Amino acid sequence: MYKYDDDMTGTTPKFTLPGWVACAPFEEYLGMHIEEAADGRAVLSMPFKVKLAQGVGLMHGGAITSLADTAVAMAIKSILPEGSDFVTVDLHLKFFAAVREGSVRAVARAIPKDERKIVGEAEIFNGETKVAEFNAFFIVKKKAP
Ligand SMILES: CC(C)(COP(=O)(O)OP(=O)(O)OC[C@H]1O[C@@H](n2cnc3c(N)ncnc32)[C@H](O)[C@@H]1OP(=O)(O)O)[C@@H](O)C(=O)NCCC(=O)NCCSC(=O)Cc1ccccc1
Repeated sequence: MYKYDDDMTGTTPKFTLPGWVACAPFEEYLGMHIEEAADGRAVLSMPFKVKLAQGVGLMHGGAITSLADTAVAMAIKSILPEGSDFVTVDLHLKFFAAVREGSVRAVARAIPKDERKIVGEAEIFNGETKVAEFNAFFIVKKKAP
């Protein structure tokens, strides 16, 4: 469990990930769970709790987007060397159905384009219902000289 309210001012993280393929503080706070991450594919789940609700009681679109982005990030981690530094630079998500209950599940895959560019795709399900489709572009940061 992270100390969520500790101040993050500065350039050095005030926390340590428990492993290379592990949830970061924000991801853990949202309640994400990594079910699998291997060979460029990852499956993550996130139960609907009150903290994920928007104003009329649906699961917040930002929470769903975060799950999809994180699922792709875990798929990428499964194919990059431990300690690689990469970031999302572009993302797009289509919502097909509202989430009112249950748990959402993102099924993601990473498609490397070259040594610094990776395309990510994810489908998000609530039970058997596909609620969203996500695609994104990731860049592996240059190593400091
Ligand atoms: C480092 C870099 C991505 C690139 O800078 P530099 O190294 O100086 O390199 P340069 O600018 O030369 O670009 C290289 C190549 O990339 C291309 N390209 C660049 N941008 C775009 C674009 N938008 N769209 C398309 N392409 C783009 C650019 O055209 C160039 O292509 P070229 O080689 O000419 O064919 C910088 O823009 C940055 O930090 N952005 C903020 C990212 C950030 O904070 N994200 C949020 C936090 S991450 C998160 O939350 C998720 C997560 C969770 C867990 C784990 C992981 C992830």
